[in-house]
Amino acid sequence: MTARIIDGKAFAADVRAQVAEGVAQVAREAGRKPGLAVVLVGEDPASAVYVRSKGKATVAAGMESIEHRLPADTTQDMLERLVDQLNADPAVDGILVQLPLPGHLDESAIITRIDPDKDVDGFHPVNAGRLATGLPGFVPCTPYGCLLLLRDVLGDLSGKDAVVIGRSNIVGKPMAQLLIGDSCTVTVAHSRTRDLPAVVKRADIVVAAVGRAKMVKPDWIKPGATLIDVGINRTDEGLVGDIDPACADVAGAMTPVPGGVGPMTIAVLLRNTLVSAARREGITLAKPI
Ligand SMILES: Nc1nc2c(c(=O)[nH]1)N[C@@H](CN(C=O)c1ccc(C(=O)N[C@@H](CCC(=O)O)C(=O)O)cc1)CN2
Repeated sequence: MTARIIDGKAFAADVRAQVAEGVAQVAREAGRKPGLAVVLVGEDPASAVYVRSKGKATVAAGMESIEHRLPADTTQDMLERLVDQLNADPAVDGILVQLPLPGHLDESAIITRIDPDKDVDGFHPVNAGRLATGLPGFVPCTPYGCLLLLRDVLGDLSGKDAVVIGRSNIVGKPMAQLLIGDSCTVTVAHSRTRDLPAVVKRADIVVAAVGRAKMVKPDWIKPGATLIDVGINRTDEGLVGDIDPACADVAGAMTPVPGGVGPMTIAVLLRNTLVSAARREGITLAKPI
């Protein structure tokens, strides 16, 4: 079997076009554009690229982009004061602090400082709790992007066996919650999991988010399974995912790296910002995304 390669770039472009339609509706009805504030601390090159892409995509969708670039020696107090200011700003519908933060800053305290109703990253513990209990809230962008791709490829996910490899707060745990929400039978595997190949072999759906280049091997894969690769590993061979591309010989469908899950992250961020603006203005979107 040769897997269908899932074109995340094209799917993300479609989501962004739908967001632009929603943004136009909000602008018409509220008389203002939705606003996304992005905060970058320090000079991490990859983070700078992601923040630039977010700014461009925000403007392309018709929204207001507010960027704050702070030096690497920014203190906890300075950053918290900026978050407070953005929380209070009526023109700001979404706040995102680009991660990772420099080591001297307390990431968890900063995330918790963001107003949960402007937390378009979905990282605030209140939004994690809302997701876990099935209440409306913001869902982290990368896992929600994975879910949209899975629904597009497989349709109804109910009853599927899903294995999520990785238990981070940002990807693994919310991914598991989303799959449970779509009635999958979910296993979360991690560094202490015994016989990982055998666990993966049972799965109809595999989501790999561990940050280890090409860790998932073809002989681990159930024939026809759908594979979602969240890994972005910079190696001598270039950018590679957590799933060995040779798995395409066994899988039914899989995401490439690059061009799979990555582009969905920014598309869902725009979607979350639109949803926030619509909620804050009491607008029902004509076409919910
Ligand atoms: N506050 C946040 N910080 C970080 C997040 C996040 O969702 N919120 N996620 C990642 C970085 N990230 C967005 O911020 C991101 C990562 C990757 C991509 C992407 O499109 N990747 C491309 C490859 C691009 C490359 O060459 O590096 C792909 O996979 O095709 C977009 C956004 C960590 N921080």
